[in-house]
Amino acid sequence: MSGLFLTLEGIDGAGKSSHIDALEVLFKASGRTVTRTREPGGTPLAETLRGLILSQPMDALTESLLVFAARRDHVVQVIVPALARGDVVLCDRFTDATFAYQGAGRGFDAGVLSTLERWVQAGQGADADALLQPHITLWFDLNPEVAAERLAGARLPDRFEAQPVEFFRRVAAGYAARAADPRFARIDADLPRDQVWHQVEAVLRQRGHLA
Ligand SMILES: Nc1ncnc2c1ncn2[C@@H]1O[C@H](COP(=O)(O)OP(=O)(O)O)[C@@H](O)[C@H]1O
Ligand SMILES: Cc1cn([C@H]2C[C@H](O)[C@@H](COP(=O)(O)OP(=O)(O)O)O2)c(=O)[nH]c1=O
Repeated sequence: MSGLFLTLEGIDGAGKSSHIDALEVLFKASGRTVTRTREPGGTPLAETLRGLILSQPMDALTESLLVFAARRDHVVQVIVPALARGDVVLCDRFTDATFAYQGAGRGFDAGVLSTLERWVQAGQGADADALLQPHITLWFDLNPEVAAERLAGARLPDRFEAQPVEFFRRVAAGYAARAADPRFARIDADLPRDQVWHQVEAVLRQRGHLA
């Protein structure tokens, strides 16, 4: 069985994390082995970098280099081996977040991000031209004002969550610009949890990712 690389994306507070447990249960019930992971993070080195990225002030190039450094370790150590075993890889954020947060949010050069993406996600040997990309990206689309209301009081904000709503408007626009890619599945996240989940399950069945 071939591996499935599924990512979850959206602005902070859109409701991604609320559905990861249920996704794991769903895929396991269909007989799949699940590797559940996140970015930045997913390996000891990448989790160390995550702690720095989420807490230390830095310029946008430093931030971009650190998220891609963390990603490289994660891709090599976890994602590629898991896909080779045939696992379902459930990954909370991947490179779309870099284009949305560092690119659209922070205004960093998308051309440089694309170059880093090619270095970090390039295949090996004969597959060198094939970039590792998710098979499906569940994009939780939510108005930034609603997301901010949901987050208020829910948890202590990290360096990104502490940004003003204008930052998240730019990040949301960055996601919307990438959503033309057919691997994106838009989930209307401005609905009660059970209806959000219903959309997630429906899109996985429609696209043939669930038996
Ligand atoms: N559909 C929903 N309606 C209302 N509140 C929600 C919904 N989904 C999640 N929440 C709440 O919103 C907050 C952010 O959700 P979370 O899943 O942590 O978002 P993310 O992982 O995208 O940052 C949490 O307090 C969560 O309980
Ligand atoms: C993967 C990635 C995340 N981020 C940011 C988005 C989030 O604000 C933060 C951590 O993501 P996330 O794991 O969604 O945070 P939480 O566990 O608090 O819900 O990192 C980037 O800025 N660039 C990236 O490439």
